[in-house]
Amino acid sequence: MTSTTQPNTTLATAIDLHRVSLLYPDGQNPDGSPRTVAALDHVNFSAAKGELTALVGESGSGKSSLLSVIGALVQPTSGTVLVGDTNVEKLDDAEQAQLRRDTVGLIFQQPNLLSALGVRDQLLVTDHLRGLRGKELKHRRARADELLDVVGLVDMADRKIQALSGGQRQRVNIARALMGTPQVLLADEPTSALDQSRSHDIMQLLKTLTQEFSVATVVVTHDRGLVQYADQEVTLSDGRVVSAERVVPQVS
Ligand SMILES: Nc1ncnc2c1ncn2[C@@H]1O[C@H](COP(=O)(O)OP(=O)(O)OP(=O)(O)O)[C@@H](O)[C@H]1O
Repeated sequence: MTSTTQPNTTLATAIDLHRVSLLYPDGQNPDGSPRTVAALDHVNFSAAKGELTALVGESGSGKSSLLSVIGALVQPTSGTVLVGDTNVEKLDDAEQAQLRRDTVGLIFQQPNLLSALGVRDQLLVTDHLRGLRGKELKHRRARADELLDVVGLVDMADRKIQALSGGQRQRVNIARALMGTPQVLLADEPTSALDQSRSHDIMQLLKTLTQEFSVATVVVTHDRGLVQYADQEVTLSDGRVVSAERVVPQVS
């Protein structure tokens, strides 16, 4: 069964994919013709601002590929991809890079932080990459501290990264992804390096930030116990969306 996701229609859609396919070369057929593997096969997917989507599925089902397409890291072979108000396929390389910097926040499995920098500077370095310098950059200190406060780390702003736990590093990673005021937050297994309790803390934080900053957040997870933090659950299998369901909030 192929189904489209149904985000809460009272909220603005921030991600909308229509019949997106992504083919990779996969050697040759016996007759010598090129063979391809469909990482994504006519995927329809949408996500609303202020909502968290859990993306689940077996290994190799296409979860990372879907994040890569939404984040304009990879161009789909066919189909349309809208991120914010932007039709990604119409962008040239420079415009795609700008979309990645300004519209999308990326959170990886292992926080890829720069060990030589302190916590606040991890956030400010993203502004440096956006081209901000001097006074402009100084003004952004307040934004960095505001975000560090939101993720509970403002007291550690001057610490070196080595002095932080895995969970704290992931919080820095999340704060950094929000520096550019993104419309979309993409997280590929953000809790895989954390224990159960810290994984739940990080998911709760992502849920809170999703609402507070009104971003459309998509989180890839293998952990079924973390789906409870999502508004919708989308399951991939062999590059296809096989189910897309609203998540019923748990009564506590
Ligand atoms: N760069 C690539 N070149 C060729 N094939 C690829 C490439 N990236 C992914 N694939 C293939 O596309 C399919 C989907 O891969 P993808 O990494 O998106 O799955 P996944 O669900 O994220 O898996 P996992 O949970 O193991 O990370 C797989 O069959 C994979 O082998």
